Amino acid sequence: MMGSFKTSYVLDVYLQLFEEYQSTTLNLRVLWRDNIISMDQEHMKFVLATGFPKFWRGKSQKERMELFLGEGIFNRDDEHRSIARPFFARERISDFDVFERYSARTLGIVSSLEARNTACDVQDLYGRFTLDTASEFLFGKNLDTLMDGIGLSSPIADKTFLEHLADSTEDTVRFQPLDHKILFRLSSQTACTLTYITYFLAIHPDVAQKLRSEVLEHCGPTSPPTFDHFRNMKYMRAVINETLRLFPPVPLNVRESRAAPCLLPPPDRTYFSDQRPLYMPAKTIIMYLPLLIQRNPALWGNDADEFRPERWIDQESIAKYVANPTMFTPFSAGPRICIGQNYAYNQMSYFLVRLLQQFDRFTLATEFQPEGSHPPSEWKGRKGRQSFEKIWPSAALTLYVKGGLWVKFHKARL
Ligand code: HEM
Repeated sequence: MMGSFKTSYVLDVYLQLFEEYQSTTLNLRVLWRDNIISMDQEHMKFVLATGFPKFWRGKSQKERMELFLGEGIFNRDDEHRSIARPFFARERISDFDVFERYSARTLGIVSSLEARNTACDVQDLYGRFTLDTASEFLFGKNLDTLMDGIGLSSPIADKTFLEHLADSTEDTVRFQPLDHKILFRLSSQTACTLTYITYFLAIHPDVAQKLRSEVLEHCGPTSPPTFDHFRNMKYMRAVINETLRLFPPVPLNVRESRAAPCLLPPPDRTYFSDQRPLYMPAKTIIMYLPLLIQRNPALWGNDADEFRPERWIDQESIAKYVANPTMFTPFSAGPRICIGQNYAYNQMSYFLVRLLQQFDRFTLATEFQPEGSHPPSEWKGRKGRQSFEKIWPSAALTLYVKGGLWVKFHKARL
């Protein structure tokens, strides 16, 4: 399994197992320990929402993540949200000055690369954009990662973004008592989504055109967008949601049952197999997989693997989602649902408006992709998105593109 993970399409190893056993929840029993994996929407809903008190992040997960996430909000089970919540009040997240400043810097870098006809690794660039914005928003201090220009136009960066982050965060810890690790989540997931949106705009120029028309219709060619603009920009929201559906930045997650065993409800109807509830042992890890749930044809239809923003506009498909909201959980669900959701939508929409006011075409520059990061040729003959994916999506804590996403931007001629 470990070997196949290295060469397979993201989470495909698990999908193969679910298909082989025709079951959406399985016990892998790795090394003599119960180890449950699930792509079952009903089971995930139970773990996160309806059966919430029966689960927690758990000891083993906490130990594993302690070095990286520390004692912060992402790694705690107690009620810690109240400290962070005021930071995401509506007035704060609708103050777009910060977004404007860093969008302008980011697009300045893009423009200078475009003038030289050079490609840009947008995964790296957006990581800096979201990190600088977030550090100013939360701590009032900019980490200035956009200014040093590391690794932007060269595939051989002298220092990676994460190394830089590691250098900078020690300082951040000192100057504010608020959970500084929030920065990682806040920036990396928004950056991940913007990266995949740019990927889709590049491979679906018709979507880029349609989105740009909406931007120009509502905001004109130069004016900064407002909160009211976003409310009316239905296609913008559809493009963001469709990207979050196919590439949720948190593609898998883990919970642990508490001291008592419990029953998982009957499985969803993906395989129409056994409809009995399942026994969930005590103190056992369950890994759930939003990426597979959000691409499950039994929930989303036969075009589940296709990027089709219209599914967020068609009344019929919306009705399906409204009746069953946990089929789409990029921000999780239940009491520990993401508190930065609206901030993220605002930041992404803001940036995309500013981007599309200036640029109208995006092309993948796969020749810049480092060796070993092109999608393997054997994916071509397989089922699902891997047969046509142009990049190599990979999952660590969050989803990313192996080797970065190399793109050339093309200025719109007004
Ligand atoms: C597209 C962007 C984002 C996505 C997809 C996302 C997704 C998620 C997910 C899946 C969780 C649940 C994690 C778990 O329970 O283990 C979460 C939690 C959280 N998110 Fe986000 N997030 C995004 C952006 C943000 C931003 C911008 C912020 C802050 C401004 C933020 C702050 C938080 C916090 C504080 C939690 C922890 C809530 C708790 O455990 O009670 N997120 N997010």
